[in-house]
Amino acid sequence: MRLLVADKMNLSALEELRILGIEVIYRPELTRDTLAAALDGISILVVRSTEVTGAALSTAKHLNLIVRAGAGVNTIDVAAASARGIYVANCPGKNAIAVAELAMGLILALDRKVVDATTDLRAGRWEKSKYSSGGGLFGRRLGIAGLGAVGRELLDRARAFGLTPHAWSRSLTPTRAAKMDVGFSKTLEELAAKSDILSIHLPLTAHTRGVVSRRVLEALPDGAILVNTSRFEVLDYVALAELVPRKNLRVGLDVLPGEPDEGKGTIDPSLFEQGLVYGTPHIGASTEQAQLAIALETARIVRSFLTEEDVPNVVNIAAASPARFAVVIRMMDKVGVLANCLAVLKRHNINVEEVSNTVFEGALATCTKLRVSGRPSDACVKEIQAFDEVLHVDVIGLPNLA
Ligand SMILES: NC(=O)c1ccc[n+]([C@@H]2O[C@H](COP(=O)([O-])OP(=O)(O)OC[C@H]3O[C@@H](n4cnc5c(N)ncnc54)[C@H](O)[C@@H]3O)[C@@H](O)[C@H]2O)c1
Ligand SMILES: O=C(O)CC[C@@H](O)C(=O)O
Repeated sequence: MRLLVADKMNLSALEELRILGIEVIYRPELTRDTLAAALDGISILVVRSTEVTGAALSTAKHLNLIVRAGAGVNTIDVAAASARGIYVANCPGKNAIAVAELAMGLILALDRKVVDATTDLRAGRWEKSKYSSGGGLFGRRLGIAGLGAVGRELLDRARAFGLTPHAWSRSLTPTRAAKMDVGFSKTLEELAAKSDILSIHLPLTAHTRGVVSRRVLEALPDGAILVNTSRFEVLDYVALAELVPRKNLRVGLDVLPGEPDEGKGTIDPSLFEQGLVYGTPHIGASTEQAQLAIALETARIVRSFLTEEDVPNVVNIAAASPARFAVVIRMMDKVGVLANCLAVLKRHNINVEEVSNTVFEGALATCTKLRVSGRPSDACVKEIQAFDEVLHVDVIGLPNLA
């Protein structure tokens, strides 16, 4: 079985997969446009930022599993993968500390204008009075948009700096916020209005695209610090470019429109000329520690896929299958018995949605649970029961969880 790593990655943790008969192919130079041609004969694909399009997936006949060696899965056409029965898994939380550290670094750098001061020093200019006006962080209000893995790591670090945290997040309630000792905001606009510093940690989804809108940016106090280390698409960069000088915003960005698909390239620098705007080239996850944690998690996912029933961190399994009934069949552990039962269900036009099979000690008998779409008729059940090797058949109605 062949595993393709289509991004720069720490490979040490993947070495052990060779014991399981996996051939690891390392092609960090692959891009969105060259990936499709490289997928021939590949069963497992590991990517960081390389985009996986529906078009690439349509030619990937052997592909069973895509591992996003990171948090966000927005770079993968998950719907296209689901339509072809391909697992998509990610590594949630494994790079969260690294991103929170960068967010904190950008906040500190913006408050003290560290980048500008360094630029002056590099040019031999000593400008002590120019850089002696940092506001200080202690007691300032920090707004966290998206209180997931990164947001929570930032929260821990923010407390150490004496910041007062507030948050807005999908499943955050006033009770939960109170338990976490975090101020609660009902809307993102409300959070922005009470943020001396606003840090964005939302995933890119249909609901969050453009959510940090002009209105939200307008709601920020003048002179506020805004940090985005999540995805550029969640933030209105056009409005931001206008509002930075007007509201004296101080901005730290790790994610930008037009990020090159490869490790090296060019970008429109105009936003960085609007005022105090600092940036990094999407390196939030790029610490040695985080990349090792990501590689270990990737190896764990692949190992589970190969040797266990459940695959960890899969993001595209149906929350509830269309199954409405379970057919529980105890049978002898012999060749063809299950196939015979399935043939009967097929003849009665019953679609099998999920299957599990348990073998008992001694390997004489098994219990097979088939989750099916329609109720099998009495005639169908009788036919299954009639096989000599079938010990018992039950039909159970399932709760409608859809
Ligand atoms: N710069 C980088 O290198 C880097 C690294 C890791 C993650 N990221 C980005 O940061 C994002 C956040 O990472 P994470 O690990 O904290 O993810 P996460 O899934 O743990 O947290 C996301 C949080 O956002 C909340 N959320 C989701 N949809 C929402 C909505 N519609 N409205 C309000 N809240 C919503 C979730 O409830 C969750 O609390 C990732 O999805 C990824 O895009 C960037
Ligand atoms: O791997 C990277 O360089 C970026 C990963 C990051 O965007 C993520 O979503 O985890």
